[in-house]
Amino acid sequence: MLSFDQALSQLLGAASALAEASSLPTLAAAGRVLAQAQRAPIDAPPLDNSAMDGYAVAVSDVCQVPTRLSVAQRIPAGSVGSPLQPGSAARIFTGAAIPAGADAVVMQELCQHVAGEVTINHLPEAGDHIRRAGSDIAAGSEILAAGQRLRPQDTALAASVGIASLPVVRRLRVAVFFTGDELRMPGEALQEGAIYNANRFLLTGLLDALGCEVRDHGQVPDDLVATRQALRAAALDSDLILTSGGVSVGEEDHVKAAVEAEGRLEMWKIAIKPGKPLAFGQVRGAQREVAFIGLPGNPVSSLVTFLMLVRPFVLKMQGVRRTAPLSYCLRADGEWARPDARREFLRARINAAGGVELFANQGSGVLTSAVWGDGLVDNPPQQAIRRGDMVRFVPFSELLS
Ligand SMILES: Nc1nc2c(c(=O)[nH]1)N[C@H]1C(S)=C(S)[C@@H](COP(=O)(O)OP(=O)(O)OC[C@H]3O[C@@H](n4cnc5c(N)ncnc54)[C@H](O)[C@@H]3O)O[C@H]1N2
Ligand code: MOO
Repeated sequence: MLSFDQALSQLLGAASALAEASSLPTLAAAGRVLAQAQRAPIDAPPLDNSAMDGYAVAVSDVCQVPTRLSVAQRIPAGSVGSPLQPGSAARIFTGAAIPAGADAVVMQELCQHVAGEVTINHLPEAGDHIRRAGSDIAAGSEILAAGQRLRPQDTALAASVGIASLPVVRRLRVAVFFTGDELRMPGEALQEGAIYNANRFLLTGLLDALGCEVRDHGQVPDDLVATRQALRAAALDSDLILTSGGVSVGEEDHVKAAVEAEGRLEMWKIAIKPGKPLAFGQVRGAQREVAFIGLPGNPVSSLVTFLMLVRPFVLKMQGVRRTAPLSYCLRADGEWARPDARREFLRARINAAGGVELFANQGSGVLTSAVWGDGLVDNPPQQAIRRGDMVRFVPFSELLS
């Protein structure tokens, strides 16, 4: 058996980042992977500006309280005032540029403004309520690194320094299909022995959440010719082919034989639970070989192997540099008395006290465990969990982005 780390490093070793990038309007770039680092062309904020609605003053004019100053100008955000004359104040609003000669802003709650004069009831210190030019970003500094998936705050940062378009990596094209004569779509009648194709919803949704272009080839019958045809069709315009089912030791499935006939295949047994069997290979496409990953059919095994192994593979192909998910060390508020010899990924939930509770039925077909849970406890082989032990928790929210 391969360890989880061995399987992951083999997968990552085989994942080469897509080279193609294009330019997108910054407004449309969230969710995409940045192809080149970005530097700020200007300071942010671009000018010293007020953090409050109030009065811009020279501290040297306010040596005692109260002090009365004439209000010589009014500076709303978006306009630039004139230099402050000694003995005067400027009415100023949040975000407006600080006039030359002023070195503090007194918030209006600490002032009284009557007929062209303001009484300052607070002794300001130089710099009060002034946001300095460049205090967030200095012109020329790197603001976004290559290989990061752009979140709304990232595109907002680029926009804040005037970057109108961003170079992004092309989306990964992933073809999926699902083998099994027993698979039906919701809406179809379910004869005895048939099941609904839950994994079609699972895998297309997971790939979509990672920003992939999904080519959904649907169900493929349990037949070698049909499976080979499906593989050839999938390889035509995809970077990765992903399937579920048919990777254990049974004889009914044709995925293994079909991939071997259309390319190369390695069958892995990974020391994790769920998700022990996994197929990894290549299928010959028109111009190049296309990666193939076959996930186990049990829906929770599919989910776990996708999140822990396929996700990093997909991210790396999409040019993402940090593929490991963040995880947290949290207190167990429950027990796991019969640990497995394999490393387990247990469906778990965070309770109101911040502790981790495990779903009672951890069967690999029990999809309700994944719906109930907020994430996975990554439990080492043979390690029993007692109440109060610290466990490693990986939230689904971290794995789905
Ligand atoms: N003798 C052995 N049997 C099994 C072993 C083993 O080592 N020796 N491993 C078990 C483990 S662990 C897993 S995981 C499964 C993997 O099975 P397969 O990948 O071959 O998948 P199938 O046999 O096709 O199906 C398994 C299970 O999942 C359901 N399924 C399949 N496709 C879908 C779908 N699209 N949507 C919803 N559910 C699906 C299917 O009905 C089966 O119940 O093998 C064990 N067996
Ligand atoms: O690996 Mo299987 O996923 O234990 O059920």
